[in-house]
Formats: sequence, structure tokens, C-alpha cells
Amino acid sequence: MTLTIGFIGAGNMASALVGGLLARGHHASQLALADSQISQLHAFGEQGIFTSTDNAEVVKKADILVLAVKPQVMAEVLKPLAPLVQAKQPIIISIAAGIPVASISRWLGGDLAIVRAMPNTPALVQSGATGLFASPQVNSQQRQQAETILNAVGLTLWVEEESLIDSVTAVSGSGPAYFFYVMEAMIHAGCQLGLDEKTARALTLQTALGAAQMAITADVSPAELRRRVTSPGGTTERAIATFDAAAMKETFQHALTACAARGQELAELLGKQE
Ligand SMILES: NC(=O)C1=CN([C@@H]2O[C@H](COP(=O)(O)OP(=O)(O)OC[C@H]3O[C@@H](n4cnc5c(N)ncnc54)[C@H](O)[C@@H]3O)[C@@H](O)[C@H]2O)C=CC1
Ligand SMILES: O=C(O)[C@@H]1CCC=N1
Repeated sequence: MTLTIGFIGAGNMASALVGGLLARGHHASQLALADSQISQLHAFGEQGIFTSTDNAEVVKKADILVLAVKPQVMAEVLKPLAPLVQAKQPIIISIAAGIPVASISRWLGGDLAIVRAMPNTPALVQSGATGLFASPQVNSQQRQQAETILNAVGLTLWVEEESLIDSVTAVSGSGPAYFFYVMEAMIHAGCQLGLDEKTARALTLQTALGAAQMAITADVSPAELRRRVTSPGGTTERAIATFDAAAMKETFQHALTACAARGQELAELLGKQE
């Protein structure tokens, strides 16, 4: 039996997941999306997917329910859906940053199989990385079903402690933004060194792609790959010394710690709502 996957929230991440599922051969008739903004639903409707501005209509259809709204609206979205969810007992997959399993469970009336997933935007190009955590109610078949959905858009890894989802958020959930930030900085620096914008951008992006492909396929660490670029007394050494003098590694440590802490803060701010 093919299960129907319903999405509450049809924004960036839901679009990425739906795109991946369709590309993997999942049939449009087994998908359903709800969003409060009708404009978010048009493109899905045109592909033959069931859509509704009424979240309850999607809950009624879903064997697996993906929660893809912003953390700030999660409580108000879930509480009215509790009776329907209790009747239907779908597997719940929440992709929201910060919101704990215990809060989702409480808002939905308790005792449900809940998976927390932290994907990232490269899911849009099926190169995502997702960390997953399962509540004790999730059985091995449900675990597999949740994993299959996220596998449609890239790599999946399980963590066995819920607090580690904040660490996953710090590394890979928010991680694409750090790499884009480095790209922005390198393009800007290339332009300052006299390259035109188009050339600086093309060189930067191809270098990022090449470095990522090397790091993924190499049998040595990124640190060793870096050493192999860094000729003693050469040019790279000067750049790395400049990064070290600016305490770049410590800055990354601080940045990722702040990111993970924000996940905990969101849990405390939003997760306690009755
Ligand atoms: N954007 C990212 O890089 C990542 C986001 N996430 C998480 O994914 C979730 C969704 O994020 P995005 O897709 O980026 O946000 P988004 O803003 O693109 O999508 C959220 C959607 O929810 C809809 N919505 C708002 N109120 C609603 C309601 N009451 N009922 C139904 N739909 C409603 C909005 O109209 C919007 O289309 C968030 O909880 C975020 O923490 C997780 C990993 C990465
Ligand atoms: O910035 C955010 O809150 C979301 C979660 C991970 C990436 N974007």
C-alpha cells in the first residue's frame, strides 16, 4: 500500500521535499498540501496534487503528516488539528527548528509517533543533508518510512538524542548560509582585486563545487586536502595565516554555538505554549 504524505505549510522546504518525492517517482495522487496562502498552492495543484487552504483537509488524507510551517505558528496550527490527528494517527514529521517532540505531542493531544527532521535548502537540488530523531513511539517501520521521504532529497543521518537536532541545525540546517556567506565574501574580494563580477563569481562557485566534490570523494580529511593546496612559502599559506590571525576557527565555533543555542531558546520561548 502506498501511503499518502500530507504537508502543512507549502513553503520553501515543503516545495523541496515534494520536488524530490516526485523526482523519485512518488505519484502526485499520494501527496497533499495545505497552506493558509492560496498563492503558495497553485504550482502544486497544477501538478495534480491535492491542495487546500484548510489544514484539516490534508490531515484527513495523510498517513504521514509533515509539519512545515515556521516554529512561531506551530502551536496555533496544531492545536485545532488534535482531534483529527488522534483519530487518524499519522506518523508526524516536524521539520521546524527548535520545537521539541514533547510540545508537538502536547499540542496534538499526546501519544503519537513523532519524528523530528532537520533538512536544508540544498534539498531543492536533491543534495540535501537531513538529521533525524525519532520519539520512542516510532517503530522501525515508521522510522524507515520517515527516512525514505527525506532520502528523496539527499543524505539522511539519525541522531539518538533530541538535543543533537540543535547541533544538526547548527552544522547542516543553517550550514548552506555559511557557505553562501563565504561565496559572497570571495566574490567581493575577487572584484576588489580587479576581476569583473561575472568572472569572480564563476571562479568562486566552480571552486566551491570542486572543493566539495574532492572532500566528499577523498579518502583523507579536509584538513589534509587543505595542506595539499598550501605549498610551504607559497601563496595559500599567506591567506591561511590571515584567517588564523583573525581567529576564523574560533569564530565558526562561536557562530555554530549561537545557532544551536537559538534552537534551544526557540524551544523555551515557543515550546511551552499551552
Ligand atoms: N528554510 C530553511 O533553510 C529550513 C527551514 N526549516 C524549517 O522548515 C519550516 C518551514 O520553513 P520554510 O519552508 O523555509 O518557510 P516558508 O515561510 O517558506 O514556508 C512556511 C509556509 O507556511 C505557511 N503557513 C503560515 N501559517 C500557516 C497556517 N496557519 N496554516 C498553514 N500554512 C501556514 C506559509 O504561508 C508558508 O507558505 C520552518 O519551521 C523552519 O524552521 C528547516 C530546515 C531548513
Ligand atoms: O534559520 C532558520 O531558523 C531555519 C532553520 C534552519 C535553517 N533555516
